[in-house]
Amino acid sequence: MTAKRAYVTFLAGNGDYVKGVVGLAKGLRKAKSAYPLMVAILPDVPMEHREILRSQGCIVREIQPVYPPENRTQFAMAYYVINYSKLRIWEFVEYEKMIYLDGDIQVFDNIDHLFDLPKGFFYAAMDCFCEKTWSNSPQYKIGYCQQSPEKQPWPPSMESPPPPPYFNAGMFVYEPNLLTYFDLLETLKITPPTSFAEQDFLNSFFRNFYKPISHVYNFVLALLWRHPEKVEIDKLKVVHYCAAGSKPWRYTGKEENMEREDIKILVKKWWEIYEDKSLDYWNFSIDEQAKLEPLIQVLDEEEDDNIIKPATAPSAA
Ligand SMILES: O=c1ccn([C@@H]2O[C@H](COP(=O)(O)OP(=O)(O)O)[C@@H](O)[C@H]2O)c(=O)[nH]1
Ligand SMILES: OC[C@H]1O[C@H](O[C@@H]2[C@@H](O)[C@H](O)[C@@H](O)[C@H](O)[C@@H]2O)[C@H](O)[C@@H](O)[C@H]1O
Ligand SMILES: [Mn+2]
Repeated sequence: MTAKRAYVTFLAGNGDYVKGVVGLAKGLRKAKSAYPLMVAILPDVPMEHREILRSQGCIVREIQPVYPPENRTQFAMAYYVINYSKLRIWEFVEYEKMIYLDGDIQVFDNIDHLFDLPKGFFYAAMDCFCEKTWSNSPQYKIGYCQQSPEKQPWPPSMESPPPPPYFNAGMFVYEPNLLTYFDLLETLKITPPTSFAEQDFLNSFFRNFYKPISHVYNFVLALLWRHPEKVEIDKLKVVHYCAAGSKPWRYTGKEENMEREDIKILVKKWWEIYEDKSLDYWNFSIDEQAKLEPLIQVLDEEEDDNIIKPATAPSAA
């Protein structure tokens, strides 16, 4: 039985993130991914949005919210509290391996090969600590970032060692598993929430299984201005529009760094896919069928006469 694989994203609320998910579905189609996109939705996603996603070929699966223990933590963004619901994707055990992608991510190149990474590990790209969203962290106060530790080494005088590699939770390759799922939920109950919510929690939970993969698989936009020496924009396979003001579907260009030419190019690339009607599921499948027609005819002509097509097979005796 071939192992089942799928991409999965998360959608909450009745706002405009649904546009991000439609763009992602079309981007995966354009990249000729062989696997479907599942959308794990909270109950507050309206029926109209669910229909839009189904019409774009998505598998829509309702999940129940997951809340962190009672806390007075100030999340880096207040809405991060809903992101703990992402933990539900570990219960999709009909799939052997899944790749999670935030709804504000676009896939510009085929990344299906990531499904073949060795089992038993958690793969994700490293985050960047240089944005002010990290201003409460010790690494930000020191000016240390794992992306370029040589720029500002971790001072030996610090009691604690430098933080271990820390991933951005907007994209990761993982294996759904019920034991892991229950362990996640039980561990969450005794884990005080911190500013990056489920991202911090997942980094802690998978710290012994995490294997960094290249940032081309989850390009956090801040690298453009924080670590430009590491960036080759035409090599990026997956772009994560997480910088403040960079969500393409609500881009105004007014926020800090948003007037940059490279940002404008990446936002335009997102819109080109989002507005490409040939990538809409109902058009794409017809076009694909049209392309397949001649091939099917050739196959028919070449077909070995001994093969009995099911349609003409003698009815079972
Ligand atoms: O109102 C919201 C906020 C977030 N999300 C989902 O939660 C993910 C994580 O939030 P976001 O990407 O905004 O966090 P960031 O990566 O910008 O920190 C989004 O990509 C969406 O998939 C959503 O569906 N509705
Ligand atoms: O709920 C916590 C979120 O934390 C992460 O976003 C952050 C992180 O990337 C920082 O490094 C950036 O500075 C910041 O802009 C950005 O929002 C994930 O992208 C998102 O999926 C989700 O896990
Ligand atoms: Mn995101």
